Amino acid sequence: MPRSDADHAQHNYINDIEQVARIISSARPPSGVLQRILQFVGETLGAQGGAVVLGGEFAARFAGVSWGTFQDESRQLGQELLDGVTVDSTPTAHQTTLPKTAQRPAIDGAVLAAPILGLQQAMGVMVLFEPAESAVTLDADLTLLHAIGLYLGLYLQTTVLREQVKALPQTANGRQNRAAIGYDPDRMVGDSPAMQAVMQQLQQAAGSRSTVLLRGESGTGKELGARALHKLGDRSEQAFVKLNCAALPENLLESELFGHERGAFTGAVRMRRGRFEVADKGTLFLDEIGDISLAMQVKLLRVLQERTFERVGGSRPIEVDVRIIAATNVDLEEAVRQGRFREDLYYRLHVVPIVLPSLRERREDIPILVGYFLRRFNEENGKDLKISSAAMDLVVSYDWPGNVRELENCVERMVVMARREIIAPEDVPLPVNLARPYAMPNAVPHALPNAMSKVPAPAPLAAAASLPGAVADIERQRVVEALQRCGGVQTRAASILGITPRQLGYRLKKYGIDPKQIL
Ligand SMILES: Nc1ncnc2c1ncn2[C@@H]1O[C@H](COP(=O)(O)OP(=O)(O)OP(=O)(O)O)[C@@H](O)[C@H]1O
Repeated sequence: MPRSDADHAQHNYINDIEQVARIISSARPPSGVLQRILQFVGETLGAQGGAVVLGGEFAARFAGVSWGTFQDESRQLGQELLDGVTVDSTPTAHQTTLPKTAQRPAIDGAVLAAPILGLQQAMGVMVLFEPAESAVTLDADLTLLHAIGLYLGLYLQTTVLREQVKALPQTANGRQNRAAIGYDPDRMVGDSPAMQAVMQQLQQAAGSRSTVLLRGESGTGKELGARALHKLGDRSEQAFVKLNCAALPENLLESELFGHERGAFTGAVRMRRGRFEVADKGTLFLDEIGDISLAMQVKLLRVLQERTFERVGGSRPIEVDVRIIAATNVDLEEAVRQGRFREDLYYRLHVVPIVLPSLRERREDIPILVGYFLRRFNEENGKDLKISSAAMDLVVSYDWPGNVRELENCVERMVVMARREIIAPEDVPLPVNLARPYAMPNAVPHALPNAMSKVPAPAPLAAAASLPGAVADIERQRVVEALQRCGGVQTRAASILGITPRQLGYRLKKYGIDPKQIL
């Protein structure tokens, strides 16, 4: 809403500061705090778009946020201003014209920008865009932005410190080096509402003895969730025993689970306890439970119902007190329908189901995960690499079919292979198959051939087998796709790609792409 002079005169800036302080102390995850503050300040000052854009290590730890009708444009403006932000920066206001796009005419307005400053370092920038009819900028507005930029800086810095302090008690377990950098192999990282909900469910379920079924795609953190359940519960001092049910043929699986008596089969030269016995009083984690045979399902069902079993080749019933956690990425309901999975076992396991979301469903967690893995692999490799915001945008925009495991591997490769201090988009080793023409999940293959035929064809895969070749193919494909999505409008395409129009122009030249032909 445009603000009148009277609005300005009556504006109570102290109330604004109080409101921002309240949002900060609301214990939301950082992305929620940034989003609420941005929206609050934007609405208070009559802006119609805004963004918080972070740089350097803070971009790796916290996702930037944007708000309002002109959020893409604000993010873009923030990206452009980011490089110029230093510890000495003060808030600024300047006029600008947003170039015409396919959806709207060119728009004049004011850009208000405040640095986000921490102790001795510039962390990012908060940008607001006010279209001309509402743009009345007063010194007091800039003072307010200044105060909020400082507040945000302190808030982000304390959040980082708090995370590091949280990791410190781990030193007692002999993980000094890893704890010092906030790395703990059992730590679940994620600020998104979806992950927060999962963590809350894990916390609740940890207190009971009920069987938990962890579901989710491969690499989403099911095993990590199982370990968290064990650690948070009252069995944490007892054994956590894991068995991957898909890794063994049926007869071996049976003796692994239940153990065997001496002479039970050829080669059974001595008695061996199974995982159920080893896990007595503790937790047994049965991974890939959806892949066991029907015969094994019957045996497992019996032990889940009666809590007793016999070793293979034995007849004495053995009683155990084991908490079962199972995990699968199989669609168990479909398997039950098709008769591949017993319904009674399904209900036995499905007491407390917890679904781990895919990384695609919680992209806001990607920057914090990247930051977390970057610190870990930096430490392990004796490096101090940082990731540029353009590289981070590329990582965030990828679909991660292998979820967190794939992301973890990608960051490790990035650190090991890095040739410079700051990781640039071309240093991000996204999988070669992404470079395959038309293979992108969001691409619209049927709409493509005409447009694609007018631009040079991507290099054949064989030529792209080298890392730089593969990255170039991905980059080219992404540029073409972004242009197609916004009818060839370069500023919009640049915004989708998270780069400046100048950077886009450079890439168009590099790959010989003519945006006019991509309509
Ligand atoms: N939220 C998270 N925070 C930090 N690391 C994570 C997170 N989720 C997964 N990881 C890491 O990703 C890797 C894969 O996780 P995990 O093995 O728990 O996945 P999974 O769902 O059990 O995979 P699969 O179904 O293939 O067995 C591990 O190295 C794990 O530490």
